[in-house]
Amino acid sequence: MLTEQQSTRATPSFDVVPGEGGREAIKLEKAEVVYGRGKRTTQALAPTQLRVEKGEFVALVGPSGCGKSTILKLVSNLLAPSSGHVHVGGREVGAKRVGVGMAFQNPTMLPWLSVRDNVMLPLKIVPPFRSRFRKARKGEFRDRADALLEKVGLKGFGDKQPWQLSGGMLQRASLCRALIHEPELLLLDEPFGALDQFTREELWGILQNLWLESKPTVLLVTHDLREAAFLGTRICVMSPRPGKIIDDQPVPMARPRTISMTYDQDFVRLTQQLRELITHSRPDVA
Ligand SMILES: Nc1ncnc2c1ncn2[C@@H]1O[C@H](COP(=O)(O)OP(=O)(O)OP(=O)(O)O)[C@@H](O)[C@H]1O
Repeated sequence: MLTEQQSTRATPSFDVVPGEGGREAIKLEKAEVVYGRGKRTTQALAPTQLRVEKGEFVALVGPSGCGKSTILKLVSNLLAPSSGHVHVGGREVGAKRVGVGMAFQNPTMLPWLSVRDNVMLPLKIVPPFRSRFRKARKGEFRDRADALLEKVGLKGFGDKQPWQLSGGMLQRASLCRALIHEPELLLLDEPFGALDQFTREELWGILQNLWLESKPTVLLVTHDLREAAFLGTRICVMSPRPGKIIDDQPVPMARPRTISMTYDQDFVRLTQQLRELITHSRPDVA
């Protein structure tokens, strides 16, 4: 749902043109991850290089088990690299306060809270919102939550309980929860993986709009190559485990992108090329 590397966002900078000398948001420097100890070890990530500028939307794709989620764990400081370095916001991860929002395939909500209170949860936890929350600023935060819920098509659903919402509606609420504290960094791990195609495509559009509004830095893990190309400013392709980034390319399509654009020749060519890269990097496929 949310992690906070020490506390609040530093002064955000959303005015950076991706890839044009903006300030660094994420850097992996020969970051390697080996799970387990002794003889029972799994090298999940080979020494990996990655640099993401502030305001970029990077989609991470690759075969199952190649270490995509492991990269998100490194960046969110849930996991330390076995060797190498991970920098977030220009400093070693954890050394600087960076606001982070997260959403996963399973949008877990606290069942005893209303949808609105679930969305507002980060504001209760994350400084500086936490102290303002206590100082009777709840009304202001309620308005903020309701405005976000409206943007994702959930106007009027704030008072419902999570069990009264469909899977797609819960994922919309989960996006609101990830963004309510205006994080600098948004980490998304297959957020639409469990949804039907129509709902998924609708949510791509919603996420694109939310990103265009404030341009947080986004790292999206997905198996869906159309999703990667629709949303990403850049796509990084990983090799099979132990994974590392074997291809890194910008997505040149204009914004706002539409679903019909995903059937254009250039777009189809891009997704086919990604598919081939992933397929041919698999040792078990000829
Ligand atoms: N806590 C852990 N202990 C041991 N091995 C782990 C642990 N977490 C992940 N792994 C292994 O590390 C490898 C990479 O896992 P990771 O979840 O990062 O892959 P992924 O690319 O996100 O996979 P998928 O696309 O299937 O979700 C996998 O082989 C996985 O089994």
